Amino acid sequence: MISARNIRKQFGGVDVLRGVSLELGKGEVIAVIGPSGSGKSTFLRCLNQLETIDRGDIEIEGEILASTDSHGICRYAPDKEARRICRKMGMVFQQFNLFPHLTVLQNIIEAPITVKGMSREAAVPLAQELLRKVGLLEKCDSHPSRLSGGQKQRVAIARALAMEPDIMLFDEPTSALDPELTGEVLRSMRQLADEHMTMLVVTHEMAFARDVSSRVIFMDGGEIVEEQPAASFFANPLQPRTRAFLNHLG
Ligand SMILES: Nc1ncnc2c1ncn2[C@@H]1O[C@H](COP(=O)(O)OP(=O)(O)OP(=O)(O)O)[C@@H](O)[C@H]1O
Repeated sequence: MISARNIRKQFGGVDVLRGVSLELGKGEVIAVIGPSGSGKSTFLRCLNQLETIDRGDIEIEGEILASTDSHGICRYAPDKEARRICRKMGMVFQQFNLFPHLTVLQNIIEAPITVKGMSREAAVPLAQELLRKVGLLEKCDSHPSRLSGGQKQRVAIARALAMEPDIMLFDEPTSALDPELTGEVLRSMRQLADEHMTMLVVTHEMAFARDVSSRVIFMDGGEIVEEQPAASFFANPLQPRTRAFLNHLG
């Protein structure tokens, strides 16, 4: 579960997040859509402290990552504690971020062994199981350079899952892919959703938002403009800005 309240963030004096609040329940899949520059990625990155917030409160699985007092001072949990809390979330990036010098298997077992202290004997079968799940077990000894973009992203998903997160954050996972490769990544994500993984997905894939997510959030200008169950969001957007955005997409 994620509870984010009134998140504010500036870059160079410019308001990028203007009081964003979101509740993500267990097993829920929320899609975050919106125009370029609306703050979607920044919001996601604030949730796992890849960016720090200026104000607001963030709770992950009931634990306080950041909170703001009545004087407007925002404080984070101590470093070690914050890292432990953030490990409850796995993240998949637009650009895959695989280690190029490691094989697929090594990419996946690296964090469980070095960060979680898992034994190699436990990490390898877990990695193999996750690779089977994303349909890439036969690639375990390949280096990322030998994979297509879609395969790299499926490895990145397996790598995030290897840390056994409670929540998965996806930051435009198919934006760097050729259209013919997005389907295989979306299928892996849909499979995760079917298994009731809690997911927050920043995406430009409207079909995914409509068909897989339980709720859709539309962000514009650093704020949440509209939030509805997926079915009603696309059938009946209430806000003119949402309608304009969807019309623009065609
Ligand atoms: N590290 C940074 N330093 C300065 N400005 C930043 C930084 N990261 C993001 N921004 C700015 O914050 C604003 C929001 O960016 P963000 O990437 O969150 O938008 P977005 O909605 O995810 O856009 P896109 O769909 O294009 O990825 C943009 O104006 C961007 O230039």
